[in-house]
Amino acid sequence: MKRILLLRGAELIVFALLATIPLLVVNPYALGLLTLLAIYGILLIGLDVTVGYLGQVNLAHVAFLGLGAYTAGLAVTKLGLGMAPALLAAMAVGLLLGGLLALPALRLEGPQFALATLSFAALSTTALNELEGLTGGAQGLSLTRPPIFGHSLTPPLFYWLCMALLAVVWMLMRNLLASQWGRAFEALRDSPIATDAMGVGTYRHKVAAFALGSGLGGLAGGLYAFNFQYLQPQSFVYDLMIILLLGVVLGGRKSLWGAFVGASVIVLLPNLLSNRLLFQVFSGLGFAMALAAGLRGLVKKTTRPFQALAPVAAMGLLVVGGFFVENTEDWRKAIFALMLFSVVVGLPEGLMGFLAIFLAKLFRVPHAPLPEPSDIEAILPPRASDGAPLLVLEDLRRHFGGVKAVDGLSMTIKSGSIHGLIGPNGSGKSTVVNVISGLYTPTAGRILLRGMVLPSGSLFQVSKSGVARTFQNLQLFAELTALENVMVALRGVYRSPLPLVLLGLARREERQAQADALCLLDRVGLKDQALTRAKDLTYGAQRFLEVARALARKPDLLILDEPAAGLAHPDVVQLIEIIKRIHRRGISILLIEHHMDVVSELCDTVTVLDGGRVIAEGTPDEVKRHPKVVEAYLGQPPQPETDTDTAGGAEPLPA
Ligand SMILES: Nc1ncnc2c1ncn2[C@@H]1O[C@H](COP(=O)(O)OP(=O)(O)OP(=O)(O)O)[C@@H](O)[C@H]1O
Repeated sequence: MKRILLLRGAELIVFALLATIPLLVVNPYALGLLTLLAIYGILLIGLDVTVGYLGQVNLAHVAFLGLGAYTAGLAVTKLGLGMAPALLAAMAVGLLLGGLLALPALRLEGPQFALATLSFAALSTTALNELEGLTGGAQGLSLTRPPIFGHSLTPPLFYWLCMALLAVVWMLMRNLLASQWGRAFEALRDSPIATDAMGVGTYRHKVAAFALGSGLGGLAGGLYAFNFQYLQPQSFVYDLMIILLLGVVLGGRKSLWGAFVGASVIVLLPNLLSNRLLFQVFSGLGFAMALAAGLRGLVKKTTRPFQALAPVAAMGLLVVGGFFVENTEDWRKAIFALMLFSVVVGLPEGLMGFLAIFLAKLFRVPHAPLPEPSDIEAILPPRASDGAPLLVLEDLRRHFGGVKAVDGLSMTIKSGSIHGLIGPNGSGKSTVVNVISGLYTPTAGRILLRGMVLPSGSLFQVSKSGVARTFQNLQLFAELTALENVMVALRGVYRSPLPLVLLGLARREERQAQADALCLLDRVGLKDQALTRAKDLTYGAQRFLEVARALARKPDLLILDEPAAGLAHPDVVQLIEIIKRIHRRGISILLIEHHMDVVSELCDTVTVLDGGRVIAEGTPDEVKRHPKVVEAYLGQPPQPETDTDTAGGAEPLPA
């Protein structure tokens, strides 16, 4: 509570101070800078959605600023619209074009995505230049700020309008990003596969995030047009894009305050470059900061030498350059590049990320208290297990070119059972799991869940049908806390429509989600680490967290893909206890496992695969003695005197 009050208090004070500025400051230049701060604030909050939350290098944002600016400009000059509809049109164009660009572009990853957005930015500048009849091309487009309710907007009034819009965007985005939407954006940055497997539509959320960010870019563009009242296509090119990226990264990603700080830096940059003394002071300060942070990191052994020294070298270059370069403005691109490099390497959390940690320590700000965990009876009411067929695989095949990873597999998992799936390395177990869970499309065959054909080739659809899974190679949402990892996957809790979420009226269901997630964390022994980021948990705890997250889907069938892989003995013992607990709730489990002691202790039935086919099925004791199983594991037919423990085969059949 204290933390929230502090944050809300800080926001209130800053916006109240900003609102009083026109009453105190009469200098039009300073007011102009502050107006730009509000506009860039909105712009960077939008950019942060894709760069910070989605983790994508988005180079198209500058284009949305330009398109929004021209939309508003043309709406006023050609259509005679007022300011409010012109701003709405600018935002709508950003939303629409952002959504359209996202549809193909977000199927791409990493550099391909960056190139797609770069192409879009180049295309829109060319279009603005070449559509001379409409935009005035390189000659530019002049406009006058239309009045609102008959009042012409003086600079202070326009400033207040921009600040008011920044405050509204701030509040709405704060609510949205703290909700399931924000968690979903972050989850799909860390693991798109797991996001889909947890029933959160990856594609839908990516498109929504991109459209939303672009819509804010469009709105900022509209304000930009009314601020400068003159537009030229060359204002919206790569130079500005680099500065915007610098603003987001320097301010701090995934932070509204970061966007605000970044916007302040962007606004001050021209002054910084045109005033040599200011530049020298600023680069000197940057150098001192980089040196102090680097030395501290090296002494405390929290940073690698390159991470500590590279920013010092880059900032040192800026300091030296400040003395020798004739005109710093001629060197602006190089200066931005050096600054961006220093921040990316030396201060990956940005100024606000760094400050937030520092302030939290200084003021000992406690985290908002968590609710009491929900009752497990309410989240996972015990289910009757009637032993009827739950999941049926019929002649399932999955071929990769000539490799028949799964080759005519038929098996039945009964409701309420723990069904083991074992086999030597490369026998097709993971492929079976990936086909059932929708990661792979089967080459042939059918999968039935409770008699209904299970959707194929879609992790998202399969998850919605009641099948949840963990991953052999962990797929956690590394940057999210343990609690948030489970909250992302929770089924049946988030019902509020988007407008309520934006207005902050969905807090009750957030608390409910926290309570439910805590209960599930408690089931796997992680309640006390609820607020630890997944990447900071021990390996064993990470494996248990994946189980809790899959449980949050409240599945009919839980697929555990080698959950004991890499675990120490005490963790294996704990894992067995966790699986038994889950089973007692009546949840059916498909367990893929190499540890035969785990399989023996837990499974009712075991299917053994080799070469993508079933070679044996029965109780753990039966399959262990089965000649074909012994042969598959040992690589030779069983000899009466042979000890089936470890002797030179493909893989031991563990005790
Ligand atoms: N994406 C893929 N492309 C090509 N071949 C694949 C692919 N995935 C699996 N295979 C091949 O299919 C066969 C079965 O692999 P799979 O990973 O399913 O076996 P596994 O029983 O899970 O093995 P392990 O116990 O080592 O995880 C192997 O020959 C493997 O090389």
